[in-house]
Amino acid sequence: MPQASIGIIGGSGLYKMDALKDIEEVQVQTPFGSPSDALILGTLEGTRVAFLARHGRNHALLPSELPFRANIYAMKQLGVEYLISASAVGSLKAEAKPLDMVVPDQFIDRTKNRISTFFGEGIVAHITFGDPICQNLAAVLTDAIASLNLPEVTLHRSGTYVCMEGPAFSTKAESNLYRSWGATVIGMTNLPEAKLAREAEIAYATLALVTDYDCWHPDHDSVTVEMVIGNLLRNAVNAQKVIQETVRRLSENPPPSEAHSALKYAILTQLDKAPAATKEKLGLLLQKYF
Ligand SMILES: CSC[C@H]1O[C@H](OP(=O)(O)O)[C@H](O)[C@@H]1O
Ligand SMILES: Nc1ncnc2[nH]cnc12
Repeated sequence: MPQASIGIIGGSGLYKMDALKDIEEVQVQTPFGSPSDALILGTLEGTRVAFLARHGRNHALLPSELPFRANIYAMKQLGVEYLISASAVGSLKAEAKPLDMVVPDQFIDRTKNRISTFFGEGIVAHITFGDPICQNLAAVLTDAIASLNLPEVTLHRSGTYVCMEGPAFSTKAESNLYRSWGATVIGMTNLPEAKLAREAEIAYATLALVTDYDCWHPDHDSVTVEMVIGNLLRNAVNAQKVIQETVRRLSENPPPSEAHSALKYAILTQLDKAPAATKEKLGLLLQKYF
């Protein structure tokens, strides 16, 4: 299996990374099925990275259909230690305008139908998740964004991302409820990924690209896919610059991450007495604790 220490998951509008060199397309199989698409390994800033189009390169998977476990497990199989997610989001605050970038530090879970753990079937673990984003990785990401001085883009260094089920966008009552909770942005994908990445001991951070004001803003039309894609395509060039600069900084100075030892005190089951089949299935996550 080829290896890459940095993973990138591209969301709506970001289906490839133009700057990747020496590309290798890898069909990864995992104990949790196939990922959303082939993983694209390539060299960026002298480092091997693994890129995955979250909804597939043809955007054929709904948020509720995403094979989150296979996607994260595939990254683990490739040796990924830092995972950057680029995602389209709606803004729940006037000051976060379309084309802005938010690096969230918190999530609120409004999903209904997602499998967000690798555990079960005889092995129980409870990860610590008070700080769901790796703050050291987020700091590298925010510093990279700030260093680029991108025109028209305001950086928001923190914020709360509401993860809803979808696929329909929110009602105005829901949108205003999330605003009353103080949330900053809304999307449909990043929370299950963040949970699974933590269980897989991969540092995870989100580059949230604002595409719309959802439906709460009296002076803006309610969100449409046309609006989202239009703005995200405008953002895609900037997002790729940010990812490239982040990869450069990470390769030069990979930060420590608490995520890298997230399972140390999380596993309650005595592994020597756990079912062999589950131990084998989770082998890659558990091997250092056997
Ligand atoms: C195309 S609008 C809704 C869609 O966009 C976001 O996707 P991603 O997080 O993968 O960039 C949002 O979560 C929805 O899946
Ligand atoms: N307004 C919105 N709600 C949920 N997901 C989104 N992705 C982009 N804009 C969104």
